[in-house]
Amino acid sequence: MRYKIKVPATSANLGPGFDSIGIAVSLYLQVDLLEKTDSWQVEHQLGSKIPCDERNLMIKTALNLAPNIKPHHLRVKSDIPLARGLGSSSSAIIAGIEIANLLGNLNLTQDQKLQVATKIEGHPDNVAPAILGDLVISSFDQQTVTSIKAHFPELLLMAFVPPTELLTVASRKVLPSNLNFKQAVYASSVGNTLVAAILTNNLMKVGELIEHDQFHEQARAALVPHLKQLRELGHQAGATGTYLSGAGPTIMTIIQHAKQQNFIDLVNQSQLNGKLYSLQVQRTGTTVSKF
Ligand SMILES: Nc1ncnc2c1ncn2[C@@H]1O[C@H](COP(=O)(O)OP(=O)(O)O)[C@@H](O)[C@H]1O
Ligand SMILES: N[C@@H](CCOP(=O)(O)O)C(=O)O
Repeated sequence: MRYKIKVPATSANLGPGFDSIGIAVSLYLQVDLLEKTDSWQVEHQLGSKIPCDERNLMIKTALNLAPNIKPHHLRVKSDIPLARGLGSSSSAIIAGIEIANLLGNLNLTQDQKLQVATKIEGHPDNVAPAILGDLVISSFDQQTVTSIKAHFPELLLMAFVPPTELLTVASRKVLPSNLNFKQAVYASSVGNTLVAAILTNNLMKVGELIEHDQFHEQARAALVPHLKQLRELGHQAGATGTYLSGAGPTIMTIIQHAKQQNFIDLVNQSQLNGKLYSLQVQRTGTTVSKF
């Protein structure tokens, strides 16, 4: 039996929802689980840095969960840019969990997949929407994750992806180790109010609050100097709001369809070096099908 595993990319944080809020977006990792082989073979075009054998993150994850599964041939296609803040590592971890689930007959529930994926990734804001789809808000106490799926408004997502990688581990190293009580209360209140604005479709407030993160964007500013300029271009184009996608360097601008061309023109006229993707929210999460 052959299986196709399809996992969406994700954009985490949405400004103040650091390590908590994320959305699934319309780029995909697709893995075909093919015939049994003598050793693991991962056929991909993701570059020489991504292993083609059991050192691949997908296989490591699968073997960690189901050590006795037999090697197979995998064919991988992915349009998720690596190490750019669009959840490529989460997509690989989830594909690995699905491989273990299929070959090891684990019968994992969605919640079990979510718990395992969060522990491996370390935070739930990418893995939860990648598994469940759409907008997901989560909390994680380092033991158990609680996730709620909700509806993200019908907006376009313009992802500006710079040509250089920024590994999530490197981008987390610049974060402060402490936040004082007053700052923490304010920072979480911005995130809470953002969620209320999203759920009530109050786009004016969504835009204001998504740009008022107090947790991570300032600390990461030197790593992502293009954030400020893209935010200004977003304002000029009449976009809803702009935030640092995940740990960066991708910058996400959420925008109504009617204003999209204004934004594209402004970015094209700027000196910014990167590729602009026009994405949509992916309403369903990971799928596994036979073929
Ligand atoms: N399809 C894949 N197969 C194997 N490893 C992958 C895959 N996608 C991503 N990775 C691993 O995840 C790393 C990027 O993870 P990370 O720094 O968290 O960035 P991102 O924001 O893309 O998740 C890559 O350098 C690679 O090691
Ligand atoms: N909350 C995390 C999200 C990392 O997302 P990624 O797509 O960059 O892996 C963080 O901001 O570090």
